[in-house]
Amino acid sequence: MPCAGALAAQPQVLRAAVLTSLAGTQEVTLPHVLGPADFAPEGSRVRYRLDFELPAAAVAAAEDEPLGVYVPKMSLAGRLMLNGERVGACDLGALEQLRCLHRPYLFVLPASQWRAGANTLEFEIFATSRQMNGLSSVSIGPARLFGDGPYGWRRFEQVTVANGLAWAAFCMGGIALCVSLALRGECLYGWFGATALAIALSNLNYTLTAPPVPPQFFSWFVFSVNQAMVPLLMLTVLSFFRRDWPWARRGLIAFMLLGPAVVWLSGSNRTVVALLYVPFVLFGPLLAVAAIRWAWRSHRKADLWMALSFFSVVAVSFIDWFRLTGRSAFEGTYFVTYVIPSTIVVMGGTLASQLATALKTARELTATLDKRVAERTEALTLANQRLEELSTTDSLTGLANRRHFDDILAKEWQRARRLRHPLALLMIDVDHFKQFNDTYGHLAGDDCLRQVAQILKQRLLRGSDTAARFGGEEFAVITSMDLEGALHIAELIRQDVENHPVSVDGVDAVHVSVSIGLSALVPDGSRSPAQLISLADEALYRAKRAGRNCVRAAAAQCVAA
Ligand SMILES: Nc1nc2c(ncn2[C@@H]2O[C@H](COP(=O)(O)OP(=O)(O)OP(=O)(O)O)[C@@H](O)[C@H]2O)c(=O)[nH]1
Repeated sequence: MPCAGALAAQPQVLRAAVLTSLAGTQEVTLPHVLGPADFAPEGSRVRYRLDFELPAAAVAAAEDEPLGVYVPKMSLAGRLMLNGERVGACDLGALEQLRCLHRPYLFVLPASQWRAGANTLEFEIFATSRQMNGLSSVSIGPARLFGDGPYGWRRFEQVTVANGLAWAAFCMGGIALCVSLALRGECLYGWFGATALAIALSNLNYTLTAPPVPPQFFSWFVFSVNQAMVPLLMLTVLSFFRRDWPWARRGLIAFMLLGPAVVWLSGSNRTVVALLYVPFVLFGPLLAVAAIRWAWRSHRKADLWMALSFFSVVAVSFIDWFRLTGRSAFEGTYFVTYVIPSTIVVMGGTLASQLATALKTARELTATLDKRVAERTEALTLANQRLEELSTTDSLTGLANRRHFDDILAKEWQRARRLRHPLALLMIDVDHFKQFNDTYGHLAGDDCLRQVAQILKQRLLRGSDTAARFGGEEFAVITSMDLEGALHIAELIRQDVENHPVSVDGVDAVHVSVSIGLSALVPDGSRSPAQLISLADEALYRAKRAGRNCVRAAAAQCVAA
């Protein structure tokens, strides 16, 4: 029998109990797991009685430092009585509606409830075939010792850490499903999101002592979610490695849908649920090895993370299987509980980094494309400008070509008509050009035309004047002047040509002359641009007839010679 001091330093561990069940009354050793004969399959109550002695000094000390009952794990639903008085339960409510969770319990009882000498603890348990039933070892001692020690640690590990990981999986699942929706049903993120949410939901098994739905339905839900999680995880892995095998996809989806039906029909029977995992026990290792092979071949870091994550889930499932059997399975901590959500976090990180890389690459590509488009647009604009120039310019002289001349004349005609301004047209023809060609050759002739064009450009400095090559050795000038102004400018042009001998082969200076015929009028509805041309043409003819190297107006006499 422990003394008060010993109890203060070292809690008393109770391992002997008397079990009263459907199978009768018997002495058992804790931790103890009930057999199928101990309870009705649909559920019935069993009772563990633990007798122990407490020194009077320990009870007296409990006034200052309350004693507690620490239970690492109770069964499906449990209620605790001390010396015939009810002192605790997993939760409030009818025992049949409650669940004791896979987590530790600490019942702190006031000194008045303990007795010096003989005490009796009774655990009443509602056992069903849905879950493993029994009672772990029970410890009595100062509540503070448990809080600082085994209870505190187990609570941190089984509640805080497990919940934290489940929340992380929940968040990642939510984000992944949003990404999948945003990417219009992208399978990989869809499967991963569903897996992560299934893992997070299965954690309700550890957090809900009084489910809002009937226990049978809740058990079915938890088993189904767990059942769905495995094929979902496999679909995620296959999709990540782009192994889109229709037969595998269809098989896994069918299994995912049939599993819950089988669980429901079996009444969430543990054996049936365990059997449903058999195909995965066979195919899980195969897929894990294949994933490692694919990752090895691809040399991609993300592939390796994904393969190792899945491999670790499979490996830890097997380790747990061998590690925890019988009573240890009831009381022990499953590694897989921590490894699966941790794996989801790693997989989520891998997918997120892959997404970030894809985004970065897309941005770089867009920037490159934008740059290329800008360069091409600039080149295209230049090419269009060049084309525009080519289509409006005479290639030999650089003056406006005939087509452009026609357009400008039409526009200027309309403008002058609107403003009631005069419009003048000069037709300029190089004299005896045939002779020039015959004497100096056609190339020199071209050069001569270029030099006459240059003289025209230099003389016509006003932006509104247009000089064009009308055809052959004939030039035309459109200017918004009256007859007097046009005669003046025509005479200046004639003199310019006369006074600037044309160089032939860069040396010879050959005198050439031009004859100019001009017409000027204020456009109105009774006349047309064609009439302006024919009047100027007629004047040019007259200039030629007058001996060339002179200017003639359509309705006036030759003014210069
Ligand atoms: N080199 C060159 N010659 C041209 C070009 N266009 C037309 N010609 C020549 O210009 C000459 C024009 O001759 P004609 O129409 O007889 O007139 P012209 O010899 O100048 O005589 P008048 O106009 O009466 O003074 C022809 O020999 C054409 O071949 C050209 O682009 N380059």
